[in-house]
Amino acid sequence: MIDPTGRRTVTFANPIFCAVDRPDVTGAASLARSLDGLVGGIKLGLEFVTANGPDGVRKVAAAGLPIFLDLKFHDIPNTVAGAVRSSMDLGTAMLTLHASGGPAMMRAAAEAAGSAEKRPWVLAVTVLTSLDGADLEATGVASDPMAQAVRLARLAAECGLDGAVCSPREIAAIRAACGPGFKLVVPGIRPAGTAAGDQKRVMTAAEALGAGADVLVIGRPITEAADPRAAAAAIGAGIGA
Ligand SMILES: O=c1ccn([C@@H]2O[C@H](COP(=O)(O)O)[C@@H](O)[C@H]2O)c(=O)[nH]1
Repeated sequence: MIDPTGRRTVTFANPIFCAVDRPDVTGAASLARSLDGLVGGIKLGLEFVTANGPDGVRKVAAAGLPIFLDLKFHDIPNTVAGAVRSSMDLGTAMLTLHASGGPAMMRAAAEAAGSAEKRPWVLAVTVLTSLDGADLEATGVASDPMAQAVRLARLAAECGLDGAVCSPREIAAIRAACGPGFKLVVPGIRPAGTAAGDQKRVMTAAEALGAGADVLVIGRPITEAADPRAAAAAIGAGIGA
């Protein structure tokens, strides 16, 4: 299905994508199978793909859930376009690159991924959820996380990307700047009263969904729970999923 902005509409069974950040393919595939019915998909990132490569991604995908390939490409346009082309074979639902790679890189990635009606969501990571204003300042960025995330999301939309990865705090502002069809995929989700760990800009799943997130990326609150299925079910129950 195509939405009014010309982007592919994907309806996931559940907005929660579990971030499976571990190096072993057997454990990752087993976790993916056990979460079927409780989450809408599985996010695989640098730790898993560096250890297991594309074959590892296919093995986890065999569990039947949509896959979000979160490799956050950041390089010159030609190299990122090649990485996007290489990832197309995997049939994933979403992939990421850093918006700070700039407009030429984002345009090259969008073009390499093919038509917006058919490709996976090509998403721009705005400001990592592990960063705060002091971190941005330390890297020479004068804007605060909110202003910088909105600026990068707007640039991503102008470059033809399908959406952005942002913290829950910026959802409303990016939605207002980029419109209803621009997909917002949101990590930095923590159940109330639980440890944020290395995340600095967090909210609960219900707050993020209420603010307008399309997809919630949740890792450790599920994967490090004594019973990951029960943890996923509890978070899902909190958002009516
Ligand atoms: O800004 C970002 C972009 C991506 N992530 C990824 O999301 C998950 C979050 O895991 P938790 O264990 O729930 O903190 C993780 O895989 C990150 O690589 C992000 O956190 N922030």
